[in-house]
Amino acid sequence: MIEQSQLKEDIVQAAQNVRANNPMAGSITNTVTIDFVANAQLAAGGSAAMVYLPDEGETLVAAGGAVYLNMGTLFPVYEETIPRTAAAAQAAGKPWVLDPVGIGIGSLRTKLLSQLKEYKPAIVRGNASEIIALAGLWDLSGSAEDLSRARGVDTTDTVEAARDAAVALARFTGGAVVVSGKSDLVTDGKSVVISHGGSSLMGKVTGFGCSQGGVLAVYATQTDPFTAAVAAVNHYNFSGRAAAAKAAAPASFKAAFLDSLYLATPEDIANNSMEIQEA
Ligand SMILES: Nc1ncnc2c1ncn2[C@@H]1O[C@H](COP(=O)(O)OP(=O)(O)OP(=O)(O)O)[C@@H](O)[C@H]1O
Ligand SMILES: Cc1ncsc1CCO
Ligand SMILES: [Mg+2]
Repeated sequence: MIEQSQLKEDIVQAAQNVRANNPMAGSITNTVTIDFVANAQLAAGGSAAMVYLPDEGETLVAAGGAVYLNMGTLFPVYEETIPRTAAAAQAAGKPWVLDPVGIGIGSLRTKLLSQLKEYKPAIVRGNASEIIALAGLWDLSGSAEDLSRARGVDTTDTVEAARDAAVALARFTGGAVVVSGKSDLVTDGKSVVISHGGSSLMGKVTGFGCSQGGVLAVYATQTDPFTAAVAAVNHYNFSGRAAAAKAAAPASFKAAFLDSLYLATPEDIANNSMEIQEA
């Protein structure tokens, strides 16, 4: 289990490096929230590029330090783009982040998510229902029936209910897993960090989860997957809380949140309230 003081030091370093290096993390992500993903990546200190086509996914892997794959709104071309991009990242030894949005909705989504098991994402990020469903689909915990629990893209489970699934996924990938919710859970299969903060208004605007995936990829260009995951999650929780002090309704909250992401210091991010537990 990692020491809190060590983890905080690593987070400060990662956040400083993101701001100093302006790292690029390309995305293949859904059309609902694509603008929010790119703007959150920029506000956090990174650089964004969004593509749809197979060869362009491969090009972004070569050009960037990490890549983000989000299954939110699938198009037929993704049948080629998504596995080719994940394979390119694995072959290049570059981290990639998976958000299995809407897992269980359709057959292409299930087929792609099944295929992606072999390319081992450095970070998996989802809400509790998505993490439980993915661990079931990959035969790591629960059962394949967990897939049919999907209702859409919003969670129907608590973060705590997804703890075993998250730990099992992290032990399988050797990377990190983030379960988002009221408090967020981050694990590398050895430690579990519970990060507090944020605001209930984050559930009233679509794309807070999707954009967190893009920011996770930005951090993953600069440090190991677990440090990257805790840093990005703390950055979100700090900024969500700061934004809620300035805005009380969804649209103004979203704008205040992007400002807070931009203004948060490495120390603000590292000092966000968190607990470390044994996995
Ligand atoms: N009630 C809440 N209190 C505090 N933070 C919250 C709350 N609900 C969501 N969040 C925060 O919002 C962010 C997104 O989490 P959420 O679980 O809503 O993702 P999601 O369902 O995948 O979102 P989307 O699919 O709309 O992108 C995380 O940073 C999480 O901590
Ligand atoms: C609402 C929605 N539908 C497909 S993707 C998406 C964004 C949040 O996951
Ligand atoms: Mg989501």
